[in-house]
Amino acid sequence: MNKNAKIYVAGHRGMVGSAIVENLKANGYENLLTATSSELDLRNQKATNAFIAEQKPDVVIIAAARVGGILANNEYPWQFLYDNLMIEANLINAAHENDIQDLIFLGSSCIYPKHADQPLKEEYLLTGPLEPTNEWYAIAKISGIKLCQALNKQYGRKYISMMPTNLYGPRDNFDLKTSHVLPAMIRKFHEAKENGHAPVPLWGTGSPMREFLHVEDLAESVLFIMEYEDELEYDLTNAGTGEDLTIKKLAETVQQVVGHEGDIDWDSSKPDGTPRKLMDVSRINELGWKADIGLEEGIRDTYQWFLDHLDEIKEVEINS
Ligand SMILES: NC(=O)C1=CN([C@@H]2O[C@H](COP(=O)(O)OP(=O)(O)OC[C@H]3O[C@@H](n4cnc5c(N)ncnc54)[C@H](OP(=O)(O)O)[C@@H]3O)[C@@H](O)[C@H]2O)C=CC1
Ligand SMILES: C[C@H]1O[C@H](OP(=O)(O)OP(=O)(O)OC[C@H]2O[C@@H](n3cnc4c(=O)[nH]c(N)nc43)[C@H](O)[C@@H]2O)[C@@H](O)[C@@H](O)C1=O
Repeated sequence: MNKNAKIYVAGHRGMVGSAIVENLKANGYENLLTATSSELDLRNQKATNAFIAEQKPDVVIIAAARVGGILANNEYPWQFLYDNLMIEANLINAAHENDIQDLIFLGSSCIYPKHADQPLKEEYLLTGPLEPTNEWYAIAKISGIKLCQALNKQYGRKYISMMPTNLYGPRDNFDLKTSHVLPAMIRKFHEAKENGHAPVPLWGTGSPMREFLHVEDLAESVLFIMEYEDELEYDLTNAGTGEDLTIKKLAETVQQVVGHEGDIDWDSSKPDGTPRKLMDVSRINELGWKADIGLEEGIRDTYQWFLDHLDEIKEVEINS
C-alpha cells in the first residue's frame, strides 16, 4: 500500500477507529481522512456521497457504527438495526460509486448463529438462528458483508469484511448502561474498591464464555489486511485470539487487577446472551497475523488508561 494513500477512517474517534488511526500513523500513513458524526452523519446518504465524491479517498475503513453491550442492543433494536444499516450502506455504496477499489468493513462475532459449533468458522454464517438480544445489530452487520460481497462478485471490488471478537482497550465505552462487559467490570470493581470494597453487581450467571481481543491487536490486523499484497482468497475473515474464558473467570481476573476485595453479586434476571462465541482465526493466522496482547496484560493497560482518564468518562446515549 502506498504510504501516501489517502485513507478514510470512518468512526475515527471511537475505540476501534482511534486505535486504527494511531496504528496507521505509527506505520507511516499520514494522509488520513476523518470526520466526526456532527460533521458528517453517515446515516445521510446525500451528505455521505458528497463527502466521498469531494474527498476521493483511496481506501475506506468502516469503524463507524452504533455499538453497545447486551442490554443496549436488547433495549434499542431500532437504532442498532437502522443506524448500522444506513452507515454501512451509504459508505459502501459511495465507495463503489466513486470507484474506490479498497474498503475494509468491520462487523462482529455476533453475526454467527447462537448455537453454532465452536470455534466459529466464517462458513457458519447464516446456518442457524441468531442470539435474540443482538439479532438487530447482527442482521445489520450481515447485510454489510453481503453488500461488500455483491460488489466484489458483480464489479470486481476488493471489499473485505473483518469480524472481530469482543474488543476492549483505551477509549472504550465505560458508561454502565451501554458498555460491554469488560469496561463495565473495570469501572464497577474500581468504584466498589473506592467505596470500601462494596459488593459488585454483575449481570447474568457468569457462565457464558467470551473471547477478548485488545483493540491495538485489532488495529494491527486491519493494517495487515490493508497491506496484504497478494490476492486474498476470502473476502470475509475473523479476527480474535482463539482463546476464551467464562464471564465469572473474567470477573475474577478484573477484580484481581483492580484490587477489589469484596463480594460479587450475580443478577440472573439480566440476560446471559450467547453461551459462547469463540472465533476460528485460522484464516487470518494462515495469512500471517496473530494476536499478541495477553488478556491480563491488556486489562492492566486498559485499567491504567481508565485511571488516567477518569475525568473524561462520559454518558453514551443510544437513542440520540
Ligand atoms: N467494541 C466491541 O467490542 C466491538 C466492536 N466492533 C466493531 O468495531 C467498530 C467500532 O466499534 P467501537 O469503536 O467499539 O465503537 P464506538 O462506539 O467506540 O465508536 C463508534 C464510532 O462510530 C461513529 N458513529 C456512530 N454513529 C455515527 C453516525 N451516524 N455518523 C457518523 N459516525 C457515527 C462515532 O463517531 P463520533 O465519535 O464522531 O460520534 C464513533 O466514533 C464497529 O463497526 C463495531 O461493530 C466489532 C466487534 C466488537
Ligand atoms: C461484541 C458483542 O457484544 C455484545 O454481545 P455480548 O458479548 O453478549 O455483550 P456484553 O459484553 O455486553 O456481555 C457479555 C456477557 O457479560 C455479562 N455481563 C456481566 N456483567 C455485565 C455488565 O456489567 N455489563 C455488561 N455489558 N455485560 C455484563 C453479560 O450478561 C453477558 O453474558 C453484542 O450485543 C454485540 O455488541 C457484539 O457483537
